[in-house]
Amino acid sequence: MTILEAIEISIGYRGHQVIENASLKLDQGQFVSLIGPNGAGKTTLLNALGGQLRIQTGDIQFEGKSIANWSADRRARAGIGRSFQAVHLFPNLTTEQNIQLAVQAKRRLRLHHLLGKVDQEVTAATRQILNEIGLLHVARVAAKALSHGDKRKLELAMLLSLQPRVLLLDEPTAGMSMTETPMMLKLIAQLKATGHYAILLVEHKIDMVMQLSDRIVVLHQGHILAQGTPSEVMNDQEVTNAYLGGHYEGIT
Ligand SMILES: Nc1ncnc2c1ncn2[C@@H]1O[C@H](COP(=O)(O)OP(=O)(O)OP(=O)(O)O)[C@@H](O)[C@H]1O
Repeated sequence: MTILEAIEISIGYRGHQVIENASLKLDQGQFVSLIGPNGAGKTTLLNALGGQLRIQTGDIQFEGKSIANWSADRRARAGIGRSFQAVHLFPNLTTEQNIQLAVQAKRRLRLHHLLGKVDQEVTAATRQILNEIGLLHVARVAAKALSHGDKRKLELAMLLSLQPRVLLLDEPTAGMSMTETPMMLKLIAQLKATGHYAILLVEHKIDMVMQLSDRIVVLHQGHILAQGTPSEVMNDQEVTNAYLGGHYEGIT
């Protein structure tokens, strides 16, 4: 079942067209990667899905309903979680407090009538997320003192606190060291394995894309050049000619 869909969308910045007539679908529990060279429009497309940018033409549907006019906040509340390349955290709060805030934000919306019980629930939910994401050992450390890899894990933890159904992940391994990257890859593989999330990943690390994806969408100069299973995309002549230079290892 399709959960999130972009239908022939076009997006531009002050008259400069960046995405033209792009369509893509994300099914419940599916893992789709969006790849393409620098400047192809991947982040722009993610912003359009997350509500950070308005589309000019076309439609965006969540569970079959148009959400093109919904704010980013409303989309997040409905279950579309968006991560960013830049890390968005409260630097002086601890790892645990950052997660608590995200959990509280979600609970207040849903459980405002059970305020007396929220504290305990928030604590329990926060501990569970700390454990799941592998951040228990740094629970009491201020976010600003975390390693870059742990900051990105914390960002993901905060996203999960909002109990999303769709995860839009923008280069989760960007800026990570050689030792941190496999940890993030493992974490994302675990999220996929739960089957709870439809995941759209923007990522330059092609081995990671090949390993995780059910489908790959290739964006080239604002157009969708190809989409299909990893092997279909890698054997697509147009992709090979226009983007891959004959070898998928050529993607950077
Ligand atoms: N805020 C903006 N104002 C004007 N132009 C922008 C803005 N953001 C992006 N662009 C332009 O839109 C095009 C697509 O950029 P975008 O960041 O979506 O590409 P990308 O595929 O995500 O690239 P990268 O892999 O480098 O992150 C580029 O030509 C970029 O210069």
